[in-house]
Amino acid sequence: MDNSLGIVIVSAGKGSRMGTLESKQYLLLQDKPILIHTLEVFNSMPQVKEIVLVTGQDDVGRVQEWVHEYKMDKVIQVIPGGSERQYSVYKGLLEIGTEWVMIHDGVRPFVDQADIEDCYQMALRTGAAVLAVPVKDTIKQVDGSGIIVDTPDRQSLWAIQTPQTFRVSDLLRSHEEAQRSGFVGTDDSMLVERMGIPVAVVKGSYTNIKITTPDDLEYAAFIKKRKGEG
Ligand SMILES: Nc1ccn([C@@H]2O[C@H](COP(=O)(O)OP(=O)(O)OP(=O)(O)O)[C@@H](O)[C@H]2O)c(=O)n1
Ligand SMILES: C[C@](O)(CO)[C@H](O)COP(=O)(O)O
Repeated sequence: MDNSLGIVIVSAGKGSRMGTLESKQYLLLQDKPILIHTLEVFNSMPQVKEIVLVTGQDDVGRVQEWVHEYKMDKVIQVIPGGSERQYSVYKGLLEIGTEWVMIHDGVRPFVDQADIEDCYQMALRTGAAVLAVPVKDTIKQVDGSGIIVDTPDRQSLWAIQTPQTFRVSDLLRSHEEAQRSGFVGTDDSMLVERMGIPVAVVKGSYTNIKITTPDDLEYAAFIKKRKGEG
């Protein structure tokens, strides 16, 4: 059985919600770019065979330099991404040579190695798995005029994170079908779900935040300090 694992880290976004001149994935957290913190988590895991890094068109050169400087020896390719996250993932996926793949956001640097391992093992058992946390708030569905139309049962609601783990063949098929039908989703699981492939949820950690807005930077510094790395 081939359980080899490759990682695609997508880091080609513009960070419009962060609003900084420098793209958020390259902002320094303590002493290193956020993207390097994320890379270090995966690069040091023995289960990981190779990493493909997808960056902005103009950032390939400097990211390649960081990969050497920080000795991220599992990175096999640094390639430019696409205009949507989904297209960036697909470009990365085409470079992966393993049987299994995890897709991870470059701006989720606090993912735990134990949670990554749980997600991987669940995917090996069931075929596909994503990290997630139960939502803590009551979630309302609101219509275009600002009126609440539904309150889904919170017991069934999870906030979905990355990594998301799939067989490479399943994820490729799912992306290609999405492209054919013009479907663009906000995560990879959506594409796999619409192919009728069951995706299991694995409980992760609330600290696996996606750094998105300026207040996340303050929280990120706090998490780093609490981990004893600040
Ligand atoms: N065309 C894109 C868009 C996003 N991403 C990556 O997907 C992850 C999650 O995206 P998000 O947090 O939404 O990042 P941005 O698209 O950069 O942010 P925004 O939506 O605020 O512009 C990030 O690591 C981002 O770099 C990507 O690789 N290619
Ligand atoms: C994939 C993801 O991180 C899961 O939460 C998220 O959907 C990315 O979405 P965004 O709209 O690009 O922030």
